[in-house]
Amino acid sequence: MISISNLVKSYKKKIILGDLNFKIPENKISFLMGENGVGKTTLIKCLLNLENYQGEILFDGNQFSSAKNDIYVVYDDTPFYLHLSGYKNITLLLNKKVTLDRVKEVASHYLIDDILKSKVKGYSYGQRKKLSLIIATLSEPKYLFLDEVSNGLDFETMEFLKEKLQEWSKNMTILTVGHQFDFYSTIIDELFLLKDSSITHITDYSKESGELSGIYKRIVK
Ligand SMILES: Nc1ncnc2c1ncn2[C@@H]1O[C@H](COP(=O)(O)OP(=O)(O)OP(=O)(O)O)[C@@H](O)[C@H]1O
Repeated sequence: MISISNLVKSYKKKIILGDLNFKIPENKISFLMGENGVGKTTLIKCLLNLENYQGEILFDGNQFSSAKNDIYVVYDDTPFYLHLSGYKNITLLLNKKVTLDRVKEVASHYLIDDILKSKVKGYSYGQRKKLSLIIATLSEPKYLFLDEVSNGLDFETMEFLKEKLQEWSKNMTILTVGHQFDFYSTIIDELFLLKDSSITHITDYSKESGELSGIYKRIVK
């Protein structure tokens, strides 16, 4: 569980996150929705200790410094070593040792060998997203943050990823943020909504198609 207490984050004098108090439950898929610019990525950056903030964020009772090796994030546009191959990036960015057979087994679900042998600078947006997902899979983190993960993925990969996320969430605490409600609606366990620098935990929703967009229209708009 990730416990967020009295979290306040401002840019210059503008409060983006105002005294947030909530818990991201253990071994579940939590989805955070909200309008463009409301502060979803800012919250992820605070969780990753990439921003200064007031308040406290604890990972199963531990500070970020103790938990950091258990965290992996898939950004909308994850930074890579562009002049190196996909395989080399996997080796450099993975925080643990895995066998080449394991790398190839995981990678084969996302990208073909020829692509992985070529320089990342030639990858499409979706191929870079897939590379990040390969590293996420191999990392097996305890806490996984996904920022707009479905953007740019082809249909087959989205379906594969939905299955994987549900499988991983048996022993992984997952926070997703994004706008493609169709992708998230059937797989999420918990729903949070960020609006006017406050967070609401929405407990009474169903996984029916259209429910997330209905809630969004009702509460956000
Ligand atoms: N480094 C920064 N300096 C100043 N303002 C910033 C900075 N980063 C983000 N902001 C502002 O903070 C607000 C929240 O941005 P954030 O990227 O967290 O929104 P978001 O909810 O993730 O949006 P989107 O759905 O468009 O990705 C925006 O108004 C943005 O302009």
